[in-house]
Amino acid sequence: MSRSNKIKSFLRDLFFKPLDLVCGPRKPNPQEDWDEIAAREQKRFPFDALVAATKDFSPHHKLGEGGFGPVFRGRLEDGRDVAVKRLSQNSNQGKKEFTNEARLLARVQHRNVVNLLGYCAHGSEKLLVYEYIPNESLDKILFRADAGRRAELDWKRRYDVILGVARGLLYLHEDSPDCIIHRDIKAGNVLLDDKWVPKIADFGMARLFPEDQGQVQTRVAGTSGYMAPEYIMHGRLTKAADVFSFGVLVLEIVAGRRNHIRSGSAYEAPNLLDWAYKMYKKGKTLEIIDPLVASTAIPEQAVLCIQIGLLCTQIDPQLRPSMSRVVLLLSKKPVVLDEQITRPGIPGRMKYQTRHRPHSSSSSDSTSSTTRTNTFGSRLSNSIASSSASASTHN
Ligand SMILES: Nc1ncnc2c1ncn2[C@@H]1O[C@H](COP(=O)(O)OP(=O)(O)OP(=O)(O)O)[C@@H](O)[C@H]1O
Repeated sequence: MSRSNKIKSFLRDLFFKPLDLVCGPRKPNPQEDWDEIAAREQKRFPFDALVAATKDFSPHHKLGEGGFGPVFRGRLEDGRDVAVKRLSQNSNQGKKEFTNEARLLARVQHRNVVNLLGYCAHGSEKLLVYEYIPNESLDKILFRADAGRRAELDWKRRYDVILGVARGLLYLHEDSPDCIIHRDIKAGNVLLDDKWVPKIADFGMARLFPEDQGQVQTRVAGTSGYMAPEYIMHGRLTKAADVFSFGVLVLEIVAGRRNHIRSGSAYEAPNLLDWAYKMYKKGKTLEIIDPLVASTAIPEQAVLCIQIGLLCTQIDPQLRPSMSRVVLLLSKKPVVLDEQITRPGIPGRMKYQTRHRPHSSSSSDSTSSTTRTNTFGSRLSNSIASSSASASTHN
């Protein structure tokens, strides 16, 4: 090893050691080149193989289009079905997030997290290759499909989806080689496989989280309706912000409706969290359940999920449970909930500039993206003022 490489290696050890002790053996270097990651992880795909797999990125193979650019379905020579994300050429913002996704997913492997098979860098082309997840995203089925398709997502499947996402998130927070905060947990970022197993996807905005720090101060990014109030107000990012988004997702899955705030429209749907909390306080918790699955729902499970959704969305981040507590609650039977449930936070809403979308997008999410300036509706401030009111747990 040359002298300068020795110095580099010494400095790397010196700076990354503390994080290694807590989170795992190595912290990826933010400056690391795309191709170096691919080579190190032995996950390089030849461009030609991806051209052949997607029939030259044929429009017939296009699955959709996100903030990075189009995603294509393909079949590799060895028979594996893949989804190929192709970074659009004209997005600077996208490039950073794309590399972020590649870097963070490189060593992540869990049944409930979408599996990154590899990368391809070819001239100015950058592509990510994932396992293909055939059953669409959760939001398409839950909010956009017809009643028949929505009912296919019966109670058992919904419960398993909630448990699966909880396990995936627990893995990211506690068990993955690097501690990761996803920052954009939402129904649109949960893909379902042919056995309805949920896979957390879209790591473009995810952040490494040094465990020895209580929080990370960061530029606010995420999706309206899912973002924790303290995060959107102060940019204070902790695992509790993911827990808040998870709680919103749980209530959406149980209720079969979006926690959607239509900013600026004459009609504002009642906020799902407020409504769920009110029903819970009135002892009418079961009325929250999506009528399409009410007949198949196991009442104790449904009540537990609603309680967990409300616990996770409490306005005080300190009162939200950790993902390990959530997984324990969901896995244990019968369960006794010791925690008191307090008033939910109003999920952040913000004015935003969408992440660069080169063509029209297939995503119907109301928001989904980064570079935004935040504004707070008076409802947010009011709710914080009245947040000290707490309620005792009951069914
Ligand atoms: N591994 C995969 N298997 C099957 N379909 C996928 C896979 N990854 C993405 N898709 C589909 O490709 C489309 C685009 O996904 P992508 O993650 O790029 O963007 P998005 O989540 O729709 O939007 P945004 O990037 O703004 O969050 C979506 O319809 C998604 O369901």
